[in-house]
Amino acid sequence: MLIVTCAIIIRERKILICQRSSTMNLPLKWEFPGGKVEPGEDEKATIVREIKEELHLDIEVVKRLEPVEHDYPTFRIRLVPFIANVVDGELVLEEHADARWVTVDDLDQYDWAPADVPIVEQLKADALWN
Ligand SMILES: Nc1nc2c([nH]c(=O)n2[C@@H]2O[C@H](COP(=O)(O)OP(=O)(O)OP(=O)(O)O)[C@@H](O)[C@H]2O)c(=O)[nH]1
Repeated sequence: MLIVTCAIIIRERKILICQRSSTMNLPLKWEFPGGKVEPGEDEKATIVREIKEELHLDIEVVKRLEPVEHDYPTFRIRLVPFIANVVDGELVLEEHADARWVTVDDLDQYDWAPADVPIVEQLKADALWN
């Protein structure tokens, strides 16, 4: 099972969503940015490291949400979401095709990576990010 962290980064009541590039796995799907936990690495350390590497943002984790498990045709993933705030940095896209700050009501308009769909539903239902 692949353990992947992702960040729901909130600023002024908007959430940062990112579009995978055409050369990545799941090309052009929208996701919450993040990446794989390395051997021996703490999940919180992973998400802070990945967001710095991919987006040049320094984040602080506010809360860990319930992980979601999903079976892709060739692998199984456990996606671990963290609510986070930006503490420093200017957004630079190192890997993604696009990134947008959107309201929770806008989340439905995007073509999400399948594993992220339950997280989107959770955000819409619970307003956990308030
Ligand atoms: N980062 C991220 N990956 C996701 C999400 N949803 C989802 O299914 N994935 C899948 O999780 C896997 C790992 O993501 P990734 O490719 O961003 O991880 P990484 O940066 O550590 O990988 P790399 O360094 O090998 O490129 C990919 O297969 C990706 O398609 C998500 O919301 N965020």
